[in-house]
Amino acid sequence: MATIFAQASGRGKAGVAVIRLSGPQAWEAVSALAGRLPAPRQAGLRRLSFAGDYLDEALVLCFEKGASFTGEDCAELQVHGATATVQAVLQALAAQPGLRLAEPGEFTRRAMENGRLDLSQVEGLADLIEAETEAQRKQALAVLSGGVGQLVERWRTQLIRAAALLEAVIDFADEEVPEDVSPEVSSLLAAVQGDLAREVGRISASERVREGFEVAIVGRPNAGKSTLLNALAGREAAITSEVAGTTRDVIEVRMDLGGLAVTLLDTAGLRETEDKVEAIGVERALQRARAADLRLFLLDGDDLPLLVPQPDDLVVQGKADLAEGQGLSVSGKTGAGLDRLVAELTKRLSDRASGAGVMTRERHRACLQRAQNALDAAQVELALGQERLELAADHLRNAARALESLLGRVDVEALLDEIFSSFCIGK
Ligand SMILES: Nc1nc2c(c(=O)[nH]1)N(C=O)[C@@H](CNc1ccc(C(=O)N[C@@H](CCC(=O)O)C(=O)O)cc1)CN2
Ligand SMILES: Nc1nc2c(ncn2[C@@H]2O[C@H](COP(=O)(O)OP(=O)(O)OP(=O)(O)O)[C@@H](O)[C@H]2O)c(=O)[nH]1
Repeated sequence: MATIFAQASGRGKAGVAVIRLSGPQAWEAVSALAGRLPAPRQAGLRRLSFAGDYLDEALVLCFEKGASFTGEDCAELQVHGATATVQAVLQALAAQPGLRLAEPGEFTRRAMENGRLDLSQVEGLADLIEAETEAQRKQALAVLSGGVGQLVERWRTQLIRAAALLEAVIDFADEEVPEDVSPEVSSLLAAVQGDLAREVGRISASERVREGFEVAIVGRPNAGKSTLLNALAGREAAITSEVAGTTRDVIEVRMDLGGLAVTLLDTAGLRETEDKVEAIGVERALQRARAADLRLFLLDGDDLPLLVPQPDDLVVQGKADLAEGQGLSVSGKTGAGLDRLVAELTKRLSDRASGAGVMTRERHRACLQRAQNALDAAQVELALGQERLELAADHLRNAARALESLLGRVDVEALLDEIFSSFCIGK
């Protein structure tokens, strides 16, 4: 097993940078630069030098095999965060025999191979590193902490109990008339089925938290959509003008609304138009607005644009500085009503986000649905009577396997390549 190394901290100038090593020669390689090593898990200040060249004064930290992030012998060099310092130390490490630069996600891959993290935790770690808002951070941490594994363990225990009841009857079927275990097995399965349905129901909210909610501002030309977007974003992201039909392409702004990641969309004003380019803009606006999680209708007068609000959409009177509006009204120009609008928007999105759980992506949905299908099939066999119990037991095994694949215990190689390649180097 090669010993790998990489900068674990972010690229670019910084106060301190962390370079980590993992593998059988991690300690030896650090010792070649730093001399005597501090006791494991204790930081020691050392002069690093290589080939007679003084590289830096650094903190050195060693972790023993079996008690490290990767499970291998690990070491860290906490050096001054100059790009030149990091380069010099990386080059000195690359010159050591048996050492090579880590690939993206390779430390985490080793952690998983050594049983330190399961696949869902690896996904949680990837999400945590990407997290930009409080809700993303909390959700990712719950997954990294093993939330998926806890659920799977509970379900697995129940399925094993159900399988054991079936096996007992299957094995003794010829000797005596066995008692009918079907009702008990069926109710065990029903409990798991209830849990699975609940978790599947949470995925879309978790996905929204993870990827961000899309909120589209829609309205007639000149309603003040771009001005409102800029006011919400706190910067001039979109061009505004008194010319109706100014915005053509969809403009996206990432925001943090009360801890939720939100992509705000400014769209072309909706109207019938002869202008070819504007018409394309209107078509795009309609498409993106329909696909968004929520539409913010900005009215200039009474008439709705070419789109019907959904029950959860926000309908707001614009240019509040010019006219008295009923209900919510806002002025992007003066900022009047902006706080109330943000509060209302945040409330609606938070309501949806509150349904989130630890199942956070399409892969989880697919595994859960396979388990659901298998359990549905098992229930059908149970209902068909004693001679079908063996088939029911088969379906139970399939359900258990589907659940275990949430943790990456089965056929994951292709998946792993995809997941780890999305990591940054040093993780
Ligand atoms: N400097 C530094 N900070 C860091 C990390 C790191 O690798 N280095 N982490 C890395 O991403 C995170 C902390 N995560 C870690 C997870 C496990 C172990 C570890 O050594 N686990 C051993 C021992 C556990 C114990 O002593 O309680 C184990 O699980 O056996 C270390 C860090 C965040 N901060
Ligand atoms: N009085 C007042 N004028 C506003 C307000 N918001 C925007 N305007 C003006 O209305 C005109 C159109 O504003 P925009 O923000 O470009 O409107 P839009 O809805 O993005 O327009 P399109 O891109 O054509 O769809 C500009 O002259 C703005 O200065 C407001 O709250 N109050």
